[in-house]
Amino acid sequence: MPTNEGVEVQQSQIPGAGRGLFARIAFSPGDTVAAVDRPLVTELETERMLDTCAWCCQRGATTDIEKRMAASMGLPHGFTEIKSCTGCHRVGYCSRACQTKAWKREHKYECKVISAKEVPDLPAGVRGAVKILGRLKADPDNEFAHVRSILKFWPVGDPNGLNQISTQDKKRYEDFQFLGHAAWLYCGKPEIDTLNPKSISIGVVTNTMSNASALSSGLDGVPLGIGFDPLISSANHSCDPNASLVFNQPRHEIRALRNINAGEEIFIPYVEVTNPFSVRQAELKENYFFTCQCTKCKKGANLEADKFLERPEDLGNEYRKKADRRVAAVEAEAYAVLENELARSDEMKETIQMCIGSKMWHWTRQPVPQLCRRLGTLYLESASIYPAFRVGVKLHIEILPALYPQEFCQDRLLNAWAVSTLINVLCGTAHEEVYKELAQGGIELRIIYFGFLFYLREHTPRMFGSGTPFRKVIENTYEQIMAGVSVPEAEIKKKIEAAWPSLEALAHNVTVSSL
Ligand SMILES: C[S@@+](CC[C@H](N)C(=O)[O-])C[C@H]1O[C@@H](n2cnc3c(N)ncnc32)[C@H](O)[C@@H]1O
Repeated sequence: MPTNEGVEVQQSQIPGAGRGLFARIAFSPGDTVAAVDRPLVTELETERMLDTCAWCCQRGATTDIEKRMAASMGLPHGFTEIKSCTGCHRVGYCSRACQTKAWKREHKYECKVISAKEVPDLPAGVRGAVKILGRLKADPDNEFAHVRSILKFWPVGDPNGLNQISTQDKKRYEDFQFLGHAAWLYCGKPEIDTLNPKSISIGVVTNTMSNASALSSGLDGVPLGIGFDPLISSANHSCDPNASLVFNQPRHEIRALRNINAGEEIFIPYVEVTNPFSVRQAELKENYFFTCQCTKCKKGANLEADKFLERPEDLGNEYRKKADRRVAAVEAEAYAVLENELARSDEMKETIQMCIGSKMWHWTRQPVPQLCRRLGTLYLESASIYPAFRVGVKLHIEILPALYPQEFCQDRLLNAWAVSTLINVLCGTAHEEVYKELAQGGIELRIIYFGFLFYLREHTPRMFGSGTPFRKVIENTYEQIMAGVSVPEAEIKKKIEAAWPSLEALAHNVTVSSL
């Protein structure tokens, strides 16, 4: 059980931002600042309810093909079996131990409610509220403290918060009211001494749904659900964060990204912070209903993330207005494609070509990096392994180091892991041609694979810690691979050093036309 003595909740240093999380002691990069074994509210997305453990959030493969594919890549869901609850058949667990813990703490309050055929799949916030109300009814004296800690959060905790939501987004405001009401009805309109369960239900739904963090698996980035915990969620957002939120299925950890002094406020990113000013502000407003007042946003649209290769502001007045409009149009179109879940790889590619081809974007200006990441995933989904590998290498060598200075940043590790699994596939007999062609250019993929594996082994502990699902997969892979290798590690490292410049050359040669 983590003690969390190194942090405390105090008034934030950002005016109007309410409370924030503060360091009581100094932290170094990679240190765990605060952690909870499992957030107070952890809810799976509806699509994940039958293939993911409702307690520890480990995902299992549902089809044999997916199982075999995941197992061949060493991914845990290739080995995880999810068995559904025999009471409701709506949620599942990976083990008896998880099922027992879930039942004791919360599932006993929702099992009957969700088992009824006429009850549709309820949204995550509603399921969370059903369990909270069940717990509250069973043990009001102890559980009210939990409820109070949820209701303290903005927007419900702030006297003007709800007005602000209803003015900004009436539809979302009404949805929260409706869903909170629904949770209360599904629970059978519980009555609890001196408390008002209906308004508690609305408050819980509103606050969890507007403050929760999105949970995804570190190993394959699959969205799993939402998490909300009063301690972890006390950390405010900054577009220049000094810490990062890590989800170690199901543990939540805040880890330092740089040195943090005692007394300093801890800030984590709620959204992608490498986006330009206007995109960050719009995302925070839309999803979290606030105007970001962090130190980076206070400087306005004047930082690296907002700059173009050829700056419209350098043009003469006569051209500037036109250029500004065109840049805005290209940017809007690029983000629209990025956000379109149905976009295909050719659209993704064309959009990157449009940005870079305009000569105003560089590879490290958003949304190009995010488009590259999506393009890599789309290539992988269509089994275009070599193109996915090339994009992954471009990201690893050129793009991500420019965006995230620390080697141990989640995005860099996740991409390195994805590339290493692609190399593994490329080393198989089905890709002999590619293997040979690359070897002729000095890129011996088996050696490069070790480069990625050693990189991951060296840097994961500072972001994911040891003994975590991500770390375990890397350690297991390392042990299996090294068991079959007779060459000393130091010698492999020398070979990696010799092969790396060719990989860097490949990254630089990935141009828009060769994507
Ligand atoms: C998850 S809560 C954090 C805890 C919150 N400060 C509280 O007192 O309950 C998120 C809310 O904190 C405030 N907040 C967080 N980061 C902020 C920032 N960078 N600028 C302004 N307000 C911020 C917003 O009101 C936001 O809705």
